[in-house]
Formats: sequence, C-alpha cells, structure tokens
Amino acid sequence: MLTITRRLEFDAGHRIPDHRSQCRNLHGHRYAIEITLTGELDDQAGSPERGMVMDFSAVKALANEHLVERWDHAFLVYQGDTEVAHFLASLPGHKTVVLDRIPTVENLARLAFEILAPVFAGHYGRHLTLTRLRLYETPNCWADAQA
Ligand SMILES: Nc1nc2c(c(=O)[nH]1)N=C([C@H](O)[C@H](O)COP(=O)(O)OP(=O)(O)OP(=O)(O)O)CN2
Ligand SMILES: [Zn+2]
Repeated sequence: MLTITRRLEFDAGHRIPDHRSQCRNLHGHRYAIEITLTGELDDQAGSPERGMVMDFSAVKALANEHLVERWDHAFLVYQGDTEVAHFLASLPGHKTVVLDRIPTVENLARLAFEILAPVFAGHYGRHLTLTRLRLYETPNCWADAQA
C-alpha cells in the first residue's frame, strides 16, 4: 500500500454564528484541502496509471467536480443561521451552500470527507481509500477527518 496526497485551494465565505469573537462576522478564507488516498499501485502493462495509486490530475478532476467547484466562491451557511441564510436566499443568483452543520473547519473537513470518500472508493475496480482529508482554514489552523 502507498499513500498519495493532492492539494487544492478555494475561496469561500462563512461565519460561526455563536462565536465569542470575530468569527461571528461574515468573512472569508482561502481554504486549502489535502486529499490523501491509499491503495495499491496500478500494475497493468500499458495502463496510463501504471506505477501510480491514482493520477493526480484525476484526483483533482473528481475533487473539483464533487466539492471544490461547488464550494469555491460560495458562502457556506449553517441552515440554523436563519438571518444570514434568509438574507443570502434573497440575493438573486448568489452562490450559497446551505449546510446541516456550523461551518467550523472541523465540520467542513468531516463533511468534505463524507462527500469525497464514496467518490474515490467507487472510482476504480481496485481498492482505493480516502484515508485522510485535511482542510486548512488559514495557514495556521486546520482539521483532519479520517476513515
Ligand atoms: N476549533 C476552531 N476554532 C476556530 C475556528 C474553527 O473553525 N475551529 N474558526 C475560527 C474563525 O472562523 C477563523 O477562521 C479563525 O480565526 P483566527 O483564530 O483568528 O485565525 P487566524 O489565522 O486569523 O489567526 P492568527 O492569529 O492571525 O493566526 C476561529 N476559531
Ligand atoms: Zn473563519
């Protein structure tokens, strides 16, 4: 078994409604997501992924399709944060992602893991596992979700 990690970045807005300090204000981050996959190497003669766990460009394409393009330049709002959720819903065409949990970096990492784990597990016939998803909210603050 080997592990590979692909990093992607996106921008999103959020707020933590009951935070005791600054984070209750509407603000945004340049998030970075690190996707770590574990699996056996592709050993098929002539395969374009021979010697790889998974092509990094394929990791990027799947992560973009299922998560990053959906969250990039969106406002991530907790459904229970009703004032902000209603305000965002009143803006025509605004890119808003309504979440079932408060958008702390811990919750976002776990949610991203829940979304992406089945995507990668189902991608190949051979065994491939999302073993860790690390989400940076700032260069100094991150959370890890694991299998
Ligand atoms: N455990 C958590 N703590 C905090 C979260 C979180 O998601 N999980 N989020 C925030 C804020 O949203 C904010 O993103 C972080 O603010 P802050 O701690 O000020 O981080 P900075 O990188 O801006 O701080 P520096 O001191 O400038 O490095 C707060 N806490
Ligand atoms: Zn924040």
